[in-house]
Amino acid sequence: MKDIKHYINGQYVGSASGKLFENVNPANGKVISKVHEAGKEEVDAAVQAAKAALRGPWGKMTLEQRTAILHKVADGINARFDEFLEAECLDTGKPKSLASHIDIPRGAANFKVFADMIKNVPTESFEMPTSDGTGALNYAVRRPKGVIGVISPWNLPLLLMTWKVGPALACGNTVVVKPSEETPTTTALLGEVMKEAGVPDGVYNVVHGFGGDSAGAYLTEHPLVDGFTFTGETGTGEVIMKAAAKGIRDISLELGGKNAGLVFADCDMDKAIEGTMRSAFANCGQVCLGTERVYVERSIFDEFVRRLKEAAEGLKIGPPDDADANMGPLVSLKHREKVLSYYQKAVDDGATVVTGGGVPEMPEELAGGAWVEPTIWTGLPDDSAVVTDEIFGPCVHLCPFDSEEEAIELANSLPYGLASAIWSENITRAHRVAGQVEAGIIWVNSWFLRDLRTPFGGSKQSGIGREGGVHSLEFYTEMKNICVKL
Ligand SMILES: NC(=O)C1=CN([C@@H]2O[C@H](COP(=O)(O)OP(=O)(O)OC[C@H]3O[C@@H](n4cnc5c(N)ncnc54)[C@H](O)[C@@H]3O)[C@@H](O)[C@H]2O)C=CC1
Ligand SMILES: O=C(O)/C=C/C=C(\O)C(=O)O
Repeated sequence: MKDIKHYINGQYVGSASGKLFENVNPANGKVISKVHEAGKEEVDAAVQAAKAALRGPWGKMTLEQRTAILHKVADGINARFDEFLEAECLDTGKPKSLASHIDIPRGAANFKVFADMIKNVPTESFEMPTSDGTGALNYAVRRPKGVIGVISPWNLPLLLMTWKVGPALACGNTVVVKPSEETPTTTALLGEVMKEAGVPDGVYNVVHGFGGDSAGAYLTEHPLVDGFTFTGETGTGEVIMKAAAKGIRDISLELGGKNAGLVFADCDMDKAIEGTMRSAFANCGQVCLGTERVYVERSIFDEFVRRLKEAAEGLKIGPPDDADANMGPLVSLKHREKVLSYYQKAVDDGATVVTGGGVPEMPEELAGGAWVEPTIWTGLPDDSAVVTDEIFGPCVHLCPFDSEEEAIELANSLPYGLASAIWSENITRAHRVAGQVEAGIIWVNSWFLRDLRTPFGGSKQSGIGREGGVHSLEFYTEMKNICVKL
């Protein structure tokens, strides 16, 4: 069986402790590989390598040389597209039809987009008068922040890791990545692509392991890391923020959500159903931008419930290789326990289960997988944990509303503020509502339509900072103002 090693200073290395953990295929419960768990020693070696690489060839390259290499990284991912696809789908169980359209292409695009952006985004300059009349010129330059600790989740492993590593490297930083323990493979494989593309040793490092008392914590506690970027649960974000406070290190946090969909009676119903289907069930509901609570104007509520039920029941659950499947398993049996506990809680809290609510029957060879049914509820009180907590499963609660004001109030009623989807053909209303919903990302008549130049991140407890476009450059660089007396 394959073992997955750390990638430190351009070499694949095992753990000195010899500690390994199992990487399980969530579609059938079988062990795919054994993964080395990093101790403090490996994390320190990775951080030291990253620090040294800042002063090596990487730090001396011109912008043109560096960005040309990042284009080669993108080309390298595309050249090994099928290998990445296979690895991502084995780790996550997601349909190949999904990963081949989203995860892997975005993995490559994240390098190209930021390589091009860093070359094209200007910095500011100001001329100023001085008392002797000669004046002075201020101009700003960008410099890399240093060593960036990247802690990434399991739901879109390659996409979300490269969303951080792409801009970090484009800006001239070096990175130590700690991928989720659930999905280590594509992050490991990227080391080979980095090498082939000519990325100098020590620029891209990977350490595997868990969060607390393991590689994640060792990385955030390491004093030589200059900044952290993290996507995951709000509670974990708090822990990372505390660790980063020591030494005043910068953070970019993209955290949990409990995003609201708002469906107005003047929507295009076909589009609203199609979009809500995706926002509730895509990637088996494991997308932080997903809408687990959808408020529908009362006059169309019954029709919406009926049509969403029909659509959900038309989903084909199956393993990655099933070309007809549009829903895979959850990432693990442990995560399924969490999701099923909410399915039970919904019933306990008096929900009407419109569809789903359990575990589907699967063929014998898949019976050990983390399968769940896509689930729709109605009738829950606003304070049910099912309506207030991020479940991160293929489920949605539908609730009627009577006025625009009420819809906005419901959308804003939780401490999260990541994303929202508004469905209305009245574009004036859509603008008005979008302006008032407290979230970092609002879609009108769409969902997960991504332009990588736009600010991306959450408000309230859904995060700190924005990445995407120039905002990534802001986080991954230090701006330095140079004032020249003329
Ligand atoms: N994209 C998102 O917004 C994601 C949200 N989640 C939410 O989080 C819940 C729990 O899932 P987890 O995998 O446990 O999420 P998590 O937020 O704990 O894990 C994400 C990453 O953080 C690392 N990590 C955990 N504790 C850490 C620590 N103390 N120091 C440094 N790194 C640490 C993990 O090893 C993993 O790489 C899910 O049920 C879901 O609600 C999970 C994954 C992705
Ligand atoms: O498109 C992106 O950059 C990110 C999409 C999804 C997430 O951030 C997430 O599910 O965590």
